[in-house]
This record gives sequence, structure tokens and C-alpha cells, in this order.
Amino acid sequence: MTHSPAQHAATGSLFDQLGGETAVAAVVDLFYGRVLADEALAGHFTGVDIDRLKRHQRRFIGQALGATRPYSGRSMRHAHRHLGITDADFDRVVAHLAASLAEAGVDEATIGTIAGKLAPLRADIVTR
Ligand code: HEM
Repeated sequence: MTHSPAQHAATGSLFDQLGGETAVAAVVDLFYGRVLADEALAGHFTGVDIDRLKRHQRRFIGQALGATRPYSGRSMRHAHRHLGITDADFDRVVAHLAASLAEAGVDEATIGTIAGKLAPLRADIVTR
């Protein structure tokens, strides 16, 4: 993260507070580093184009944080329905995202806010 959240806390969306596209891209890189290193999850990503996935994830997370540039990928249900994702998988992925945000210097309260935005997606992403 190039800016500490505190420098931006007074203005803008959560996206701007975190440092915009550059900061989100850094978090997404850390996030997939963790996910792909996790033996319990890596199998889901065999054969997946990770660069493309990172691009979509940057846009998706950006939008969830209030960026004006819209996410134009598939719905979460459509993107994940063939993957056989369990509740445990979902929990691991959210934990890796939280750890990546912490590693990038995002404070606990903001991480909680972001996790709260992702929690409702469980019903669309978990398929078994
Ligand atoms: C908060 C939770 C999650 C979010 C916000 C999220 C977000 C996304 C996004 C934006 C895409 C791209 C969709 C597209 O290509 O149009 C995607 C694809 C994908 N996600 Fe997730 N995801 C989440 C949880 C998970 C979990 C728990 C797993 C498996 C352990 C997973 C595995 C995948 C895979 C393998 C793809 C690529 C599918 C393909 O290209 O066929 N995701 N996800």
C-alpha cells in the first residue's frame, strides 16, 4: 500500500481511502499468492487463467469498496457454480483476503467492514 489509510480517512469511498487501484492490485496479488499456496484450495484453480482472474477480482473488490469503475464480469453465482465450493473453502478464502489486507497495512476495523460486504456472497458461491 502506498498510502496509509489514515491519510485518506477523511474523504472519499473506502476504495479511495485504501489507496485506489494501485493498492487494490497489491492486495489482490498478495491474496492469490496466499490462496494458491494453500493446499486445501489450490486444486480449485488448476487450469484457471490467474491473470484474468486477478483482473476480474480487482474490479470486483474495487466495486465492493465503492470505486466508480464498474465490475462487468459474471455474477458470483454463475462464476462459481461449477466449482463445488464448500463453506470451509469460502472461510479460508475470506481469511486469506483479510490476511492480505492486514499485510498491506489496512486497519482491523476496515478489514471488518470489507469482510462484512463479502459475507452475503456465501450463499451464491458455496455449492455444497
Ligand atoms: C468472497 C469470496 C469470493 C469472491 C468475492 C470471488 C470473486 C470472484 C470473481 C470476481 C471471479 C471472476 C468471475 C469471472 O470470471 O467473470 C471469480 C472466479 C473464480 N473464483 Fe472466486 N470469489 C470468491 C470465493 C471463491 C472461493 C471460496 C473459491 C474456491 C475455493 C473461488 C474460486 C474461483 C475460481 C476457480 C474462479 C475462476 C472460475 C473460472 O474461470 O471458471 N472463489 N471469483
